[in-house]
Amino acid sequence: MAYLVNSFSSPSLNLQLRKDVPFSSKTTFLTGHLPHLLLKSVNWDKKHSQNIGYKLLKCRFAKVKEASSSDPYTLIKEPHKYFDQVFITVRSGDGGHGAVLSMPTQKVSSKTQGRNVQEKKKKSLFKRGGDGSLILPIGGHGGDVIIYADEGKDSLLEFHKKKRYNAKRGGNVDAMGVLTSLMHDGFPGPMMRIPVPVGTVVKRKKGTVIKDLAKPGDEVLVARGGQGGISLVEMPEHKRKKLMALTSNVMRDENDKISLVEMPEHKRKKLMALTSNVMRDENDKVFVLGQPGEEVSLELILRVVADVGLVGLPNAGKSTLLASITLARPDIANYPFTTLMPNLGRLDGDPSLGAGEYSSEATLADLPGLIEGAHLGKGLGRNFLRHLRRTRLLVHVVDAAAEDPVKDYRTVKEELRMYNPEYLERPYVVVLNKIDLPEARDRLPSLIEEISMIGYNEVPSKPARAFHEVNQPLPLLTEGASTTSALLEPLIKDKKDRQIEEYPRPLSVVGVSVLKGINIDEMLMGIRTALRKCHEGSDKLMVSGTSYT
Ligand SMILES: Nc1nc2c(ncn2[C@@H]2O[C@H](COP(=O)(O)OP(=O)(O)OP(=O)(O)O)[C@@H](O)[C@H]2O)c(=O)[nH]1
Repeated sequence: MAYLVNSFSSPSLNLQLRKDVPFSSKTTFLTGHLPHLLLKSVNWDKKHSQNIGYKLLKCRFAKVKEASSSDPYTLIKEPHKYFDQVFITVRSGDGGHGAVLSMPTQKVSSKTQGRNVQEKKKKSLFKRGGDGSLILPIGGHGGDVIIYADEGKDSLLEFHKKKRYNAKRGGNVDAMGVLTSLMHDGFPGPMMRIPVPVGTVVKRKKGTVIKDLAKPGDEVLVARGGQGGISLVEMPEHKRKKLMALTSNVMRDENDKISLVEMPEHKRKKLMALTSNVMRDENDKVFVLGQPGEEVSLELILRVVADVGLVGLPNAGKSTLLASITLARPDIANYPFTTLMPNLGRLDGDPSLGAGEYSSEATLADLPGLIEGAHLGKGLGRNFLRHLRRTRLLVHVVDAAAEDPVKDYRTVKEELRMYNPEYLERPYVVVLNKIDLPEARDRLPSLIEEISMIGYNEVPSKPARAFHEVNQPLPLLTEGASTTSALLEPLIKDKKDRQIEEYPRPLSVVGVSVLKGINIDEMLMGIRTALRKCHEGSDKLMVSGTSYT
């Protein structure tokens, strides 16, 4: 596949593309490599393509608007990033219609007369309720719309293609004309069930949360189907008047002074029941029509449900790490933002812990790389930062072969702090990756030492650095600040005002090469130890195994 980019600096780009390359693959390439550019418009230059065997693609790119105000906290809107958030519209089904029926005794056209004789015979077979009233058929209930959490789904991408979901309407009372006992209700519209990934939050558009579908099988009714219409009995004017007059004169109880006509109980009941279904005027027909279904605009937001969140700059090796310790097979490539969706992997329990011991099974989420300004929406950041919300443990993956790994580590911490300072209070371990490369291997001891020192030492627990690289006790935050009050000072300060140093240190720091399989066991031990620690303190931190904040 050949891409010749003539100009990258001008706002209009010319891309020469081989004819046999489908266009969609290019858009992927563009979003993957140039996340800060948006494809504005595309024109195929047919004239050129005839001669050179290439298609000349003229693309106009527009730089994503930087925050228009000088306020650095203004969010930058980059629409192509909303893979994990989507707006959809659902509509429940309308109710089916009832019918206007006539009693069999009524005179009907000669065509139906023969049939009517039989109906007359069946008169006594009319469906009746306990009080003797006629049971008339009703229209079918419109289909409800339900959204449910399905373990088989892992993204909201399909909702970007299909944004409208209509449930079927209820069936009409499939009958006209004369009332018979054979008539039945309209069929109910089938319920529409929409599967979404576990961890999807269903909200009203720009409104309140309807339900957080955090567990498999969780479901919520988002639009109720319309009621089916009722059926009415139609009668000729003179008969109706007679009936109404009769019923108004029927004796109702002992004290009814104005009663004129005396009737046996069963006859009176029958008569009263009948009149309630008798059509009185044109407006009665309104009840015959089924009720319309509801139309609702919804926002679906996917929040990954994982025990462990892998964070780090693009290219640090998060996806490779996930693939090395779980069965997940995320895309791995040597360019930033290979990961556009959070990938999930399952870490098996450690058999050495024994059956009765804490199980170290956990779900790991590889989150797309953070960059500086991610909390404002730069890169792929802001949307993905919220995926950390449900994790219990963070694993910082740092490329130890990068130019300045400590700066990279600080950048990620700073982004987390700016987005939600509580993320820095969450237990975490640091994985210094790529130690198979000489530049990483040589500086590993000093890197471990330096990173271990960033942050304050949790009180009263000892620093939990489980790995062989870290043999010495962690120094205190400030030299000489050995009193408890000095240690507690960061906890007293407002979270927003605290610096990275004023949040807890890592539980462990380990050097690994996830690609070459160096020190993987030590890393796993550190993650499991940290998970166990989270588990021990989970009574106050975790609710039902998923929620942290
Ligand atoms: N030498 C070496 N290369 C590694 C190691 N781990 C990962 N890589 C390479 O680093 C590159 C990036 O790896 P990824 O796993 O895609 O990095 P990522 O952090 O998931 O990147 P994003 O998806 O952009 O967030 C790939 O070319 C990997 O092969 C390692 O231990 N040693």
